[in-house]
Amino acid sequence: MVGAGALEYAAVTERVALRVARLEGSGDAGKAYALAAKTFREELRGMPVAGRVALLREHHVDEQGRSRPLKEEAGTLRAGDVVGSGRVRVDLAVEPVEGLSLLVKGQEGAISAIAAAPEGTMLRMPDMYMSKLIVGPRARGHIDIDAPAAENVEAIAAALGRRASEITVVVLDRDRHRELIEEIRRTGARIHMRPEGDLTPSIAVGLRDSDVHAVIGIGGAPEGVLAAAVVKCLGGEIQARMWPVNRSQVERLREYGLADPERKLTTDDLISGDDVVFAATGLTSGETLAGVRYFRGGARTHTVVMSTRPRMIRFIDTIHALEPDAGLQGFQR
Ligand SMILES: O=P(O)(O)OC[C@H]1O[C@](O)(COP(=O)(O)O)[C@@H](O)[C@@H]1O
Repeated sequence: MVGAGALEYAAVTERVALRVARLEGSGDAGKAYALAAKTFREELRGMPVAGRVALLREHHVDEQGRSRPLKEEAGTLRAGDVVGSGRVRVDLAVEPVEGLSLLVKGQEGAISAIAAAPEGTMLRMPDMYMSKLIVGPRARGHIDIDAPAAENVEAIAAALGRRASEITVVVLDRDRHRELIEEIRRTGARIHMRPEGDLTPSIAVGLRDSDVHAVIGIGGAPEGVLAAAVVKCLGGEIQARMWPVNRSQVERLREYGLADPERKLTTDDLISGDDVVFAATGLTSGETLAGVRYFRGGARTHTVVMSTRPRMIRFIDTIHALEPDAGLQGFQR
């Protein structure tokens, strides 16, 4: 396993969540991002690895290519940073907060997440857009990002032994997806249009009891690599393609060694090898994870951690006594 027990990564996202979820409804996205990135940095310091931050959700570059950097703060995490106190070299993909605006508006579905894999196995790329097609284990081998979305929806439904009208596809609610949404609608499939976050539904897609069968559309590249980690652990498949919005992004891709921006990226291109850990903790409640619930002197967190070695997925419901008098009247089961 990548240098540390999977549970140690889960403890990191838990501690990030404990601090950052206090900003639910605060309206201050910059502050929430900065606190999450800073807490990740502090918490990763104690990990028994030499972790290189290969991918980091840093700032938004919108569809027009305008960069909206999030609040800069000393001590925050940066792509390329090496963190940890050990020797085993790992690549880290860090999502300080997925769903920043959900968190600061007190809406459902914000998480903090991290993935780890041996150094050199994560495809490094700048924080820009990526087109993605993500399915669970039973639809693996039945998708092709080069084919029209409608064909993929039909193929996914057939692989699940269902009609297209019996599956649900997650698409981010963005103008760039208008045609995609119309095309999926014509198949009869249900569409879950999310205001933010395509990583969270990528976890749901890999779980049998969820009602989400595919994630399709353009979102952040770091979330694509994190989704690849989930896919490696849960089974399933991701196909992707970078989606640069201007020439300078094409140039940046070249600097990262991705000379052909049109290249189709497979799960193994995004993370090569089969040694992966993924952990995420809910900030606000969503379909897979409950959000942080605070009580007098403490809090309760809900985390999912999964790994390939050993192959396991664990949901962790933790009660944290943060002050000496927490739980004096007993803890609730
Ligand atoms: O909001 P955009 O620019 O369409 O980007 C979509 C990407 O942003 C996210 O919704 C995360 O957003 P935040 O970084 O604001 O939390 C990803 O899940 C998604 O891949």
